[in-house]
Amino acid sequence: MTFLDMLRNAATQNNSMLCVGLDPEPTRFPTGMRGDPHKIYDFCAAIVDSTADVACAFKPQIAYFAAHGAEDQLERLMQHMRCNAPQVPVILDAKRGDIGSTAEQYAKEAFERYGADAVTLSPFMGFDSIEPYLAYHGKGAFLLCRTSNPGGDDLQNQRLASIEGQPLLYEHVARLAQGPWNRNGQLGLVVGATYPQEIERVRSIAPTLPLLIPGVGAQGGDAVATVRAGRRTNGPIIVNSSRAILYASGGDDFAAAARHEALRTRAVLQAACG
Ligand SMILES: O=C(O)c1cc(=O)[nH]c(=O)n1[C@@H]1O[C@H](COP(=O)(O)O)[C@@H](O)[C@H]1O
Repeated sequence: MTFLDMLRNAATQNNSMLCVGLDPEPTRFPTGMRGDPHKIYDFCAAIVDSTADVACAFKPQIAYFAAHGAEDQLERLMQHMRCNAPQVPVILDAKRGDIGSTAEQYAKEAFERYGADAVTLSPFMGFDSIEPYLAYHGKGAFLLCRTSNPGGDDLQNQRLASIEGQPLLYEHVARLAQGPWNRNGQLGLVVGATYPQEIERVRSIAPTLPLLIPGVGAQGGDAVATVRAGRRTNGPIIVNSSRAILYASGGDDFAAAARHEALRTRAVLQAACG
């Protein structure tokens, strides 16, 4: 099954636009696990089990594993998600971007080593840095377009005077992803919930691409404005929240609290559709 099929099925089955982000930070783990990087798998597996029927996707952020030399725990977590939440696609948040020969290795890492269904990529180095991921037919690739952080302005809002219509850089990325770069229909875009007006602009340029939208929860993005700006009948959105769900409680009830926060966020997103 392709990433898009999985996404559609999970969104329907779990009635959800919510992506649960897996950004495990041991210093924020509950008391019995706190500070112990060997507990990364246990912590994340408990979150997966408590939210598998609430999420339309999971998004592990690779840096939170690699920083602790915990890639083996990420491999185990990927297998755990395959077995315990097989209906929910996994977007590996790796934000890779390198020359083609190196990108081939990164693609192999994401799709063969970890078995991810989709990956996040930086488009900064151009199409040949994206192409190796598209060789994995059916897998998804989300290009950073208008990111949620304040510094996203620095480059993404620059005007490209040499291109007809003088688009902003993020608008040009959206146009490429909706058009010539999307050879096999695998591309999506990352746009931040902290900039709903830009989500709307991206949606007008890329009406059918799936949008991965982080920034609700800990970053304070407006969930309702996000849904209204981004969701279209043939243009799905995947709204990510990580810390607000993972660390909803610092106690032994962390998994139950995460579920509660995931249910609450899912409800807010659903209500915005009305
Ligand atoms: O690609 C991403 O996922 C991403 C893009 C972006 O523009 N902003 C952004 O916050 N992210 C990621 O989304 C997650 C947001 O986490 P919270 O702010 O805790 O919900 C982190 O894993 C970020 O690395």
